[in-house]
Amino acid sequence: MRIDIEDLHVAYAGRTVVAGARLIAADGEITGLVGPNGSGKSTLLRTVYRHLTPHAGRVLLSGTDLRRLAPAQAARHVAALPQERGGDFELSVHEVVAMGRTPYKRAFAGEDATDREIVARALADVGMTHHTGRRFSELSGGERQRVLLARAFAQQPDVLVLDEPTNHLDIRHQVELLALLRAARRTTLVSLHDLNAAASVCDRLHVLHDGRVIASGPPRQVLRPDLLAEVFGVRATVVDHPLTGDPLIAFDHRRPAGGPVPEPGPRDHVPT
Ligand SMILES: Nc1ncnc2c1ncn2[C@@H]1O[C@H](COP(=O)(O)OP(=O)(O)OP(=O)(O)O)[C@@H](O)[C@H]1O
Repeated sequence: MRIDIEDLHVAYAGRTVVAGARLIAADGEITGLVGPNGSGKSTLLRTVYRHLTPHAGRVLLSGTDLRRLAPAQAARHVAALPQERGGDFELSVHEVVAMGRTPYKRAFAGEDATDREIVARALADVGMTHHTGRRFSELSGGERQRVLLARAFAQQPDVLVLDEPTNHLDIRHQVELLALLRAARRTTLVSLHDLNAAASVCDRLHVLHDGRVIASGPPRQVLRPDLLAEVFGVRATVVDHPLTGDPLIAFDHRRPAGGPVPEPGPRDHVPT
């Protein structure tokens, strides 16, 4: 299934923060959203998982306006890892992941063997099997995140919407999560701050700037030094990753684009 975002406008208290965004998340592809803080990534994703209603425009799921679907029906198609991951649920890890099965259950129906198997597999996928009986509220930020991702997997959606899924994760778990997304080949719409991770995992990228999609395409085409300077305000060069061949953005962490040239310091290495 695919997602078409058509001329989307979203405002908070009269202030427009997404202004005419258009993009496609193609069937089975990983579509990335990148952009500076406040550019509207989370807001756009919230309209896709129906937490927000757009002021204009539509989100289509394989041609059907998502707002026409009943909540349970929509939840069988679209699962989200939202940015708000507080939810101090007084529930066990198993119970939180089992919430992902709710759209498939009749009211008050209990968990059956299939549900248990799906929940167990989702927990195994995120490496949290050994935390099954723990209270969700006692987990670390990264552990909570992996449990909420397992809840989204347990929903067995056609489309995954993930807002900064690698936030809080150590590098090993970041790499594992991105590998999991790649292996799933599900329609995935994901926002990422780590542009190198985005370049490696996404089939297509959309760059949001001040609520507008200002560039779209394969990562190598989009993540160019001039765009990185203009949109993110950083100096960078793009090379081939020596291990994978993916685009690798080497940032200048010493000064922003257009910033003053720093004085050489004692730690500066002078090649001989
Ligand atoms: N609930 C809200 N009420 C009012 N303004 C909001 C609300 N949520 C977000 N905004 C504003 O909307 C704009 C876009 O925010 P959004 O969270 O969508 O950006 P983002 O690209 O996801 O940012 P970040 O990279 O910092 O997570 C920002 O200016 C933000 O301050």
